[in-house]
Amino acid sequence: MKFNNTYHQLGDKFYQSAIPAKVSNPTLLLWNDTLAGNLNLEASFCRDKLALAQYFSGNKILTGSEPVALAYSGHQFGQFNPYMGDGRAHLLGEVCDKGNTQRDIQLKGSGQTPFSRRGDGLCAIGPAIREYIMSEAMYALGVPTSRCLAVVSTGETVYRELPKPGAVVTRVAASHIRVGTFQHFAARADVESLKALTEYTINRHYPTIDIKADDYILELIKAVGANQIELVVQWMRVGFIHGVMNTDNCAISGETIDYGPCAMMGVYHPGTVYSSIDKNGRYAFANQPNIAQWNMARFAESLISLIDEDNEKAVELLTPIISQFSEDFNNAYYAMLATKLGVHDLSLIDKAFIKELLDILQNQELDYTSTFVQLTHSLSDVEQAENLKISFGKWYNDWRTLLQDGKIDNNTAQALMQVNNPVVIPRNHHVEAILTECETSGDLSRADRFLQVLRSPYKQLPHTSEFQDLPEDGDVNYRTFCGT
Ligand SMILES: Nc1ncnc2c1ncn2[C@@H]1O[C@H](COP(=O)(O)OP(=O)(O)OP(=O)(O)O)[C@@H](O)[C@H]1O
Ligand SMILES: [Mg+2]
Repeated sequence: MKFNNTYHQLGDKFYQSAIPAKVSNPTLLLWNDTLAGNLNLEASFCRDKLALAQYFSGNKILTGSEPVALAYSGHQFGQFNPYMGDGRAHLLGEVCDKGNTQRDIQLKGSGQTPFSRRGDGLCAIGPAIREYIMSEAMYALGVPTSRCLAVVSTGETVYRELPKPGAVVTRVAASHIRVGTFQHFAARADVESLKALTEYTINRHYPTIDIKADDYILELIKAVGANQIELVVQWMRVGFIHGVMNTDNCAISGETIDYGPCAMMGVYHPGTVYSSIDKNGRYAFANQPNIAQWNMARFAESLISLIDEDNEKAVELLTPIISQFSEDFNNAYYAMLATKLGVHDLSLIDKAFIKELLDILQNQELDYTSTFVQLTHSLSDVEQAENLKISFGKWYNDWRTLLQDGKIDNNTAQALMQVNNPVVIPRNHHVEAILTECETSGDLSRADRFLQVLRSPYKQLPHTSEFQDLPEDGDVNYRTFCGT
């Protein structure tokens, strides 16, 4: 790996040097060969499992890496916490991938750092494998996301409610700059660092923005907002609930990061929430766009000092950008739902008509993913069409008429639906069963099988049916926990 360490150039207010903890018995559990290839890792290195376990547990440091823990702050469930930062993660540095993009390589669960506060700096096997499986699934689903290169068990015990085997997960991300990174410097009134961070972010993620233009900060806010819209629309296309959309878990690049208490919605209900700590449903399925907008407001706020010396004037310039978010989201969201119904152009279908289908799903307590798969099949399967006519009544006939009137033939509609409606998602009960199996027996064969299926989520492979069944209780009792 050839490390670039460009983040280090921002200076020591941005990070603390930190060496990953030594572990007693590192064993490679999962290795992402395709991603390794994309990061230009040598094949001979990738075959040496013992060496990989040493390097990706943090026991040995790769040549050229200067591990650091990054500084950031954040709003956690709406409350600002100025003292956060990587308390259990070490950024090894950046590596250039095949697409010529710099990717952060970061160990998570790799021991205490100066930001650990009272935390142990560790991660249990379950949450580490969850991060790997979920991010790989999301990547294959076509959702912007960080990915995982490796999971290494450490041989150490991690104490949660019960003692658990420990692990380190290696995350690969466009960067780990968060809304909370900007808030960190804004809260300290450190305008110089804020400016350096802004310029670094533009160079790295939004290079088409002209730093010399007067309105470059406003342009950055618009661009980050547009990426958040795309991100949350894609989450909602596949039924993903992030679970902890705190500003410190909101990546400026527009990728999904932090697969802590995330889950997939089964039965459609806008209020679906699985996280045990989200008592008020702040991060419920259909509240995600509101929160994304709220996070963008916090992002914009953190940049006020760079927009205008006159605060009021800066706020005046920012307000319309943030207000515009809801309308832009709404259009992108319904355009996405239209594609799930085989319609490529939102002008051919009413938003109210789409909403009617969601209401049917909610009232009849139907599974989100399988309903869209059934709709897709019904275009070429008469029996399926008859069944849906019975359950959806007039709405189904109106949909078929709408396709005809829009001159969208069944094959074209079906092809569009097939690439927007996954046949398989990482259903919560399967994820949990696999994590338990990995944790108790150390057997990863089923995790591998699951990953094989999840890597082709729009195709019915021979093993896909093993993972398509719905949870017996409709996930009503399902709860996720922060893996801390
Ligand atoms: N076991 C731990 N030891 C020390 N710090 C921790 C631990 N778990 C979480 N933290 C810190 O608490 C804060 C919130 O944690 P959160 O669960 O959002 O992040 P995370 O899952 O650790 O990491 P990331 O956001 O990078 O995926 C972060 O500052 C994180 O570093
Ligand atoms: Mg986090």
